[in-house]
Amino acid sequence: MASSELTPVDDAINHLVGQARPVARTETVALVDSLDRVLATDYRVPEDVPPADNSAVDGYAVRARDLAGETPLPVSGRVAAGEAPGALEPGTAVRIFTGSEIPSGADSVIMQERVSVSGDSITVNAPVSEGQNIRRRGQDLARGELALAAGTRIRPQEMGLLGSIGVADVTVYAKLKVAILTTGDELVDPGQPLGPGQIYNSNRYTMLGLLAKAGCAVVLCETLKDTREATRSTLERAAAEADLIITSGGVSVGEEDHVRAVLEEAGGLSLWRMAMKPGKPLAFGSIGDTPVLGLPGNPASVLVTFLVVGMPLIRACQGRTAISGHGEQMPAGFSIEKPSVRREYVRARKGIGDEGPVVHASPNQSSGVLSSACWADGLAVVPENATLALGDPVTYYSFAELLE
Ligand SMILES: Nc1nc2c(c(=O)[nH]1)N[C@H]1C(S)=C(S)[C@@H](COP(=O)(O)OP(=O)(O)OC[C@H]3O[C@@H](n4cnc5c(N)ncnc54)[C@H](O)[C@@H]3O)O[C@H]1N2
Ligand code: MOO
Repeated sequence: MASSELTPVDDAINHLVGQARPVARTETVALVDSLDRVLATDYRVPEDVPPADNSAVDGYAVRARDLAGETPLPVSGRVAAGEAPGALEPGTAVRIFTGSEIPSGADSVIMQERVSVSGDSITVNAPVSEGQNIRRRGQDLARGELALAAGTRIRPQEMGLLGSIGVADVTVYAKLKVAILTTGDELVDPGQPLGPGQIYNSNRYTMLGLLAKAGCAVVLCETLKDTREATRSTLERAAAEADLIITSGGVSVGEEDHVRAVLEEAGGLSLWRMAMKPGKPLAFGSIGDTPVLGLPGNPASVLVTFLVVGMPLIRACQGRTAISGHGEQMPAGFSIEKPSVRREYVRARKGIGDEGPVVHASPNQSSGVLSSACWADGLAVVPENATLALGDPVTYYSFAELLE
């Protein structure tokens, strides 16, 4: 696949995901620590949820057919939530609360607002239909069914669902170990003075932030010297420690661009150059068994290629089954007059125009400009070989969705 042709973005993503091997290590974590981890096993439902029919409201449990006339019903008992109920005596009502188990013999619950209380009796002021206000046993999850499948990333609602089936310890994939290597002799760490020809290393921090959000463990974070030997030896060291190596810079055509060259020499370059803007020179390969994703060095290219191409690879390596989002269709609040063979990912922001929601483009789409990504809340996609007029539909992906 590493030809001089530009690989279409979707083909590149499919290639990377196809090469990915899910992390083989698993571990058990307490439910409380399971947020954002990935389930390594299926979870089935051991008992119905809820385990018994229970009341949806505060009120009175009755037998619907006892309410044919307007006769008051005596209140014969009371069930608080958490108590085991007795049986309902026919011709009576039982005081009941939201979440209380339904006494056997009762088939309906009347909200207390629909009832007049007089002494120890109630008169019902509204029609009652059998089954009303009863939440059925197993209505959320039925015993034996699949609650959550292996490969699911645990969001707050999945944490709650695991809790609802009584799971206290969760089997998850180990965090993906990632090495970050930035390249370039011009790079200086923030906090140091800048000398002539130098710039601050920003990509390292963009990548650290992205990997933290993606739930990865960064096991190595270094800046490479611009030599073939330093690049090779550091890549080899990183390959021994990490499940995935992500580099920035050094993948273009200059003689100082060593990352792609080392991958090629090692026989592991399987993709180079995509029909994507920004991000054309992206490289992918491996050192030994460890995949290496070589992002272009321009700061906005790092962010965009990581989100669009890197995240599907990371999800697959994390053992996740949901690999890509769908975005949403929105009217463009910008136009593109000159078609490009590269699919363009425009730094964009949702807004409200005269006709409703619209997606605006940042005025400066240079791949060296990161401030436009801070202005943006997502990316809008201009397809290959296409122009775009104001109001045309574009697919918009929020940064939140791209990082899910
Ligand atoms: N003759 C050609 N030149 C270039 C081409 C091309 O096709 N032919 N492609 C251009 C495109 S598009 C991109 S993108 C860049 C990618 O080049 P590299 O990935 O080799 O990246 P570098 O040259 O190392 O750096 C590019 C740019 O980014 C700055 N940079 C790099 N690392 C960092 C960092 N950690 N923090 C902040 N800034 C960083 C670096 O100083 C450069 O300005 O190639 C074009 N050239
Ligand atoms: O492909 Mo480069 O990332 O356009 O600037």
